[in-house]
Amino acid sequence: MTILSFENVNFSRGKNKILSQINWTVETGENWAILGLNGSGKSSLIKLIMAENWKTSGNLEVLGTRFGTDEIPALRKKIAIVGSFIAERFSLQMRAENLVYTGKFNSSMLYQPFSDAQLYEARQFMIQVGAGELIGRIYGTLSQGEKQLLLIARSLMLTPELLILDEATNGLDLLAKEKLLLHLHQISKLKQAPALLYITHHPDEITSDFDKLLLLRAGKIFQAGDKNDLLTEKTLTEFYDFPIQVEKINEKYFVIPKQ
Ligand SMILES: Nc1ncnc2c1ncn2[C@@H]1O[C@H](COP(=O)(O)OP(=O)(O)OP(=O)(O)O)[C@@H](O)[C@H]1O
Repeated sequence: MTILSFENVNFSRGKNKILSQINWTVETGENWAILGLNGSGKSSLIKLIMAENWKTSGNLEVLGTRFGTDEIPALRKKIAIVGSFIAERFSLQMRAENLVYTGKFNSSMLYQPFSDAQLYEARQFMIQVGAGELIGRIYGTLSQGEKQLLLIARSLMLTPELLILDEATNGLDLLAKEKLLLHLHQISKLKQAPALLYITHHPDEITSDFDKLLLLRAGKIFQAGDKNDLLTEKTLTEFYDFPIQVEKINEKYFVIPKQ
């Protein structure tokens, strides 16, 4: 099945052309990482997928839903996202496990009454991602890294078909970051594993679970394809328009700007 299909997609705001001529396909079984400098259009791309933004022209299909024809709320229920874009939507007064439980409905609030027993699953996921100590805590009092952990637990509540991680390791310490990457590895091995989209500024986080890479520059696809073909000094030097050194250590790529 095709997870994402972008055909000549453009997205503008006023006179500002934010994404131009995006042609990109994600098939089942592929996990993609996305690299791009600040302002290159990564979040805008994600918002198109989530139907938060509306393409200006072109054809976009997400999980079989063609935009403009099919039901958007049903589509959103199949997509989980971890990132600041969603983190800002929750009430700061919300209890940690209640926030995780909202993942079941993929909304930022709980509209229906629920019992304490129903929060059991939410608490289990918190424990699973190493956030057990946060049970009972109030969202607004948590550190940035703790908030990210809650969002990761939340994304597991609903079995998504597409899991988007938008700079998900922001604010996580060294060990918490490794733990998150390990979780992703476990998720990628599930029988009903969602397709993963991993947006990052740090190539060393693009683990062996990600075989594909999209390089986005100034709203355009610079290159898209097999990660191992693109994470080279030649391609990255052209991409960043700056001399780049690439070191591969234990299957991790370290990208270092040359002085
Ligand atoms: N609603 C909007 N109106 C006008 N310009 C916008 C709007 N949303 C985004 N932009 C512009 O589009 C460009 C791409 O923004 P976007 O947030 O998608 O980049 P990004 O790659 O996610 O950046 P970062 O790495 O800094 O998060 C930026 O120049 C931004 O200022």
